[in-house]
Amino acid sequence: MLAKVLSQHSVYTRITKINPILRAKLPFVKYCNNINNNKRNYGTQKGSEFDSISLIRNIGMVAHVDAGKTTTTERMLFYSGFIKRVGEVDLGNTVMDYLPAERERGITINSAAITFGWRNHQFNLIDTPGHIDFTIEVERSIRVLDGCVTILDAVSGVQAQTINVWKQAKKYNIPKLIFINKLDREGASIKRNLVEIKSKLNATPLELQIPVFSFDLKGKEKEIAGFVKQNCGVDLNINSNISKVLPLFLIDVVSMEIICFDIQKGIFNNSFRFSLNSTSKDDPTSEILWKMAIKARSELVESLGSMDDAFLETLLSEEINGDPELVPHPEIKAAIRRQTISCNASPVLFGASYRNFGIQPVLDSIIEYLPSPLDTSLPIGSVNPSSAFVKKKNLLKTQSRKNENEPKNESPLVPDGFTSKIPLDPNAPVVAFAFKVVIDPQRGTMIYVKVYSGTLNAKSTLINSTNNGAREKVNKLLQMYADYPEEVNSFKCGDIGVIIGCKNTRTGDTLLGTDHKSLLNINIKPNKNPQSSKNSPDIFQTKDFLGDNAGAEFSVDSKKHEAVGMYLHGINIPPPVFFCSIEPESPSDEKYLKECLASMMLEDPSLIASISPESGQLLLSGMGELHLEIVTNRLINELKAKAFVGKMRVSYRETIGLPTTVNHAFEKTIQGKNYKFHIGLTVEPIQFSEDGDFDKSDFNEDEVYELDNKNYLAFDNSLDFEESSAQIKTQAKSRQKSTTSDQTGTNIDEIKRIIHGAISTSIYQGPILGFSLTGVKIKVNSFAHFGDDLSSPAAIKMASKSAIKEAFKTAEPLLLEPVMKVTVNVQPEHVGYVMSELERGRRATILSLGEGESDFGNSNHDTNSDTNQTNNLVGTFKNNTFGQLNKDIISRVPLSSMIGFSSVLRKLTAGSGSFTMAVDGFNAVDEKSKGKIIKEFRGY
Ligand SMILES: Nc1nc2c(ncn2[C@@H]2O[C@H](COP(=O)(O)OP(=O)(O)OP(=O)(O)O)[C@@H](O)[C@H]2O)c(=O)[nH]1
Repeated sequence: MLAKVLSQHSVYTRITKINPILRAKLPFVKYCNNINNNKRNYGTQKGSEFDSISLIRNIGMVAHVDAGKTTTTERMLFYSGFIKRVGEVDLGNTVMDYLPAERERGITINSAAITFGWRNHQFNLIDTPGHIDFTIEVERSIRVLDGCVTILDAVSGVQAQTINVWKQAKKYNIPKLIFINKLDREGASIKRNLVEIKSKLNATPLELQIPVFSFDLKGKEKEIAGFVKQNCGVDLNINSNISKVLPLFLIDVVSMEIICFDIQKGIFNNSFRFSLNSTSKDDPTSEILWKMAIKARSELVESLGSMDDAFLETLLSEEINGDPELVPHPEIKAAIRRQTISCNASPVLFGASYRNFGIQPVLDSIIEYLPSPLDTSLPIGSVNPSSAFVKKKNLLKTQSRKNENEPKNESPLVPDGFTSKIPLDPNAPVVAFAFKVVIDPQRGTMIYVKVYSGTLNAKSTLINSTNNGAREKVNKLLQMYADYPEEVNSFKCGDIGVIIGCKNTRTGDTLLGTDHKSLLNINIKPNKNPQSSKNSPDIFQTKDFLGDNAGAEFSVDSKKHEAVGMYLHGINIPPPVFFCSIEPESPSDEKYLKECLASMMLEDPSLIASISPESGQLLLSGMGELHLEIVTNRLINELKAKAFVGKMRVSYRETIGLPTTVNHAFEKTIQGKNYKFHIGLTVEPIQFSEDGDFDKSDFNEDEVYELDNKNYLAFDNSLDFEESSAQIKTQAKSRQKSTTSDQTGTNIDEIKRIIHGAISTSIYQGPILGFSLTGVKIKVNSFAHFGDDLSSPAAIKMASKSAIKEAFKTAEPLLLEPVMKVTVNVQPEHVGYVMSELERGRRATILSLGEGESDFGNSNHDTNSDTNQTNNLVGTFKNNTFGQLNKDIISRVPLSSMIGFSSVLRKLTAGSGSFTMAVDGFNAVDEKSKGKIIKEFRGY
């Protein structure tokens, strides 16, 4: 049923195989072949494999909502020759925003990947959403990118979500270009943007261009227009309305060229360059431009000299002697590239995508300054301490130590896993990372991967090292052009593409070639960050929700990571903050609803469906109101699931206030057999510092596992399970026959595994209202067996759950509410109303009132301040916008108070205000509010 509905719906009506007739009809396919031909021409000769990798650019478009990411991408596709006509976000016909919900709302929801060519380079570009509710899309894209283009709206400057995505990129050391877009809008301010790049992003901007406005030309506009026309044939049309707000052209201060854009004609390649240097001597009108360019070049050169030693040496050489005019531009470019790739600085470019202005230099700069996969550091793989390989190594080491009569109480030999360096080599074993899953009705499950090492071939077999070593058959490989796939034979290291055929892979999994063992012999070394290598699987809820009918795709095994070798770290998924109940219209609709939800969860790991332990209701949790609104709309309108959607509610958390130890006695008769255990447990709250860290020294003695939501599970080192050995060993052996799990598993490991599994699910059901727990350390102190039988994992699981329940009950459970950092952007005259609404009506604590720049008398850039006084345009700016710059009100507000804020803000600001919010932590709810919340949820 699900497949049928999916296939009927236009979103999912993907073209199964692009046939030649269809190809001709698609707006872009004419150019697809060229790219692939380009790609395949490189690397066919021996020794040139690395040359072809150096021609790849894996880049992302990231920014605050509406900065112009999709509009810019659309132009990039057009100028690269990939599409024949430019689509517009506002008309709902762009290549990248292909989902109906995206086209309807004019926003990006899904991060779409596309491959196209520019100057013989292969661009794998991902256009990411700017809305914070879809932050997981940014997170998983950034994870596989080598560089990104951060887009700023020239009027709004550095906005809240831009700061968030910048931080995300910084976390993974991703070099960043900055494109200041929308220079055609009144109120655009280059100065303000540059100030904010430094102050809000803490970055060093390198201005590579000067946008030259009509008012910069000291009344010589006509002469300069003639001069441009004579040199490159472009008519600047200085009398048109648009040239009053849009820059006339750009000066490239690196190459000292003028770059013009024929925005009137909108022709295939509308950019024209000519050298300022060659014309400046003959033409007196170009003197102004020359001066502007040299001033900016001096600043650029000075800035580079201060951070790049090699460049400083060139600059101070005898021939150049510090003169910015004399520095050859390849030297400047090389220094910019070095500093960009090492994330010390970010080149800044200017334009107005909507006006087709400034796009080609962005494409050129991606090639010039952003890294190829060869220039980026590869992720470090973690090696599982329980993998057979490491165990063997461990054993050898133990034997050798025993021979040397070393003390018995030695520290564990491989306590924390190992790390292994991944080679960027097309001939090495395959290491690929699954960063996205899409369920396609015709192709099945599409796994988007980045290949870090080796060459991934169609029809090969892979091992999913994150998911218990499951073997995956690669049926097909697809290169994606947004919604359109094209089949290819292989992906080389550095490539991004889609695998068809995987059955047990989800977002965040690592796929290895079958020859992966040799990876463990290279550069293997102890992991410096022990806790992080023990990430517990994050999918228990899926299993819980689907029950035992989950099927292979949802099988949960706490032995995850224990089977084979090396894995890359998964993707961080922020905790959900909103949820709503969803009920099938009738019992017969339940199965289909659950199927739909299961597919949607596979595609979107930030969506969680669970069953309320209190009410038995089906709950849907997500990243925000918009996220859940889009999910439920899709569920009902596109997938035709018949369901009632309940009220949007805040997703609380639970924790404990008091360290508590219990010795829990469990006794139960199951199918005639008596099971009797005593489980000793300590639960204690973990104190986190402001940056989310905590003192890990406590954990040193124990075997520790990181669970979800900042909870930890520890097994006491002296834990003794001898009593259980024989029966559990049998149990463990029989399991090994049917799985590919660790062959050297012991009875102790087996019991720990069962307890681990039980506790991992228990943390999702807090004692107050059944919300997930956070900040709790659970330590298993003892485990004793008295009954007839110890062979039932189900009984051990029940006993563990019952023990944890008892411990939580007495440990002063607390209810935590999410507190958001809210940035409201409003016009100055609305500040008072909005602050009062926040403080009085919504329990907000105001943190700051961001002062917009009030004095922009220096126009859009400060190189030519005296021109402004005589210019009409500046006057227009002053009247309309300079006194009107928006203010940012930054506050902390409990999320429950933010429900419905958007409509109130709309009323208070006549539709001009906007806001963003992100989780800033959780605060304990006082007793009075706790009572209210409990009543609201339980209804009594
Ligand atoms: N005036 C002007 N408007 C622009 C320019 N670039 C984009 N826009 C408009 O800005 C709006 C948002 O553009 P998008 O390209 O969807 O922005 P986005 O960053 O992709 O948005 P999300 O993906 O939803 O975060 C659209 O109405 C565009 O037409 C520009 O250079 N000038």
